[in-house]
Amino acid sequence: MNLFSFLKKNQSLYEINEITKMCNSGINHSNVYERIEVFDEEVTEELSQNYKNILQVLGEDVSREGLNKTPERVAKAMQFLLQGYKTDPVEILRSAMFKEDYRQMVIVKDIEIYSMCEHHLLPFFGKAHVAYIPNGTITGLSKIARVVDVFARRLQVQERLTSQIKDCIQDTLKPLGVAVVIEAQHLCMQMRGIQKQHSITTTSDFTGAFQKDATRDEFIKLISTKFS
Ligand SMILES: Nc1nc2c(ncn2[C@@H]2O[C@H](COP(=O)(O)OP(=O)(O)OP(=O)(O)O)[C@@H](O)[C@H]2O)c(=O)[nH]1
Ligand SMILES: [Zn+2]
Repeated sequence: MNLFSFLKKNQSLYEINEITKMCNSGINHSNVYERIEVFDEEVTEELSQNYKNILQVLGEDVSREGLNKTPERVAKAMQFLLQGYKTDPVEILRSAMFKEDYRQMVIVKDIEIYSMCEHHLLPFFGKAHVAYIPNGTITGLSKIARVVDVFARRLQVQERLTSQIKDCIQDTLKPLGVAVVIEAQHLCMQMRGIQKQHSITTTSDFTGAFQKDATRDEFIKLISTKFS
């Protein structure tokens, strides 16, 4: 099987990772988790031209050594940072759903997030804590973190990011409840504008059982507990 025969336009990094795993299985296990970055040539070219113009308008000499490859680097960086549009998060969850009669809280906490503020195109970053109470079906733990990544790697506001993760898990797994808390620092509030260096924004969204005080309190207590 030739890996590169699969590398079609618009294929997400997630899909390419999966293909890489398939291609390498039984051939060379040391490369199974190799990450391959593939960028759309036309998009890269067009973005590069635009970033070149931006640098020129900002008064930079784009032909100087340090900058001559910068438009292309930024074009690729932006495609990486916004790759979340190309992956279906429902498909990710569905790829690892298992029948299991466990009806207690499952929490994946401290999932690091890097997202982009849709107002200033500056990063916001921090941690997501996600919990659900299965109703006969569980999902692979890594899939929860993958879903977080897919929504984070888009232009976002923190509130929408929080709710999209919650809705996706609720609608796909149909658990007894979902809880999502995100704590993040916004560079648009630190590097510019109001320039507050230490403010953290917390957003939360809950469904089902987590709307009851006792369940929500247990979740908050568990995500606040530090492992030593
Ligand atoms: N609710 C919310 N607001 C955000 C988020 N990220 C950035 N913002 C805010 O978006 C707002 C945009 O406000 P504007 O007044 O249009 O933009 P601005 O003139 O650059 O505002 P300042 O940042 O106050 O200088 C700012 O208050 C930002 O702090 C987010 O994830 N959620
Ligand atoms: Zn912003």
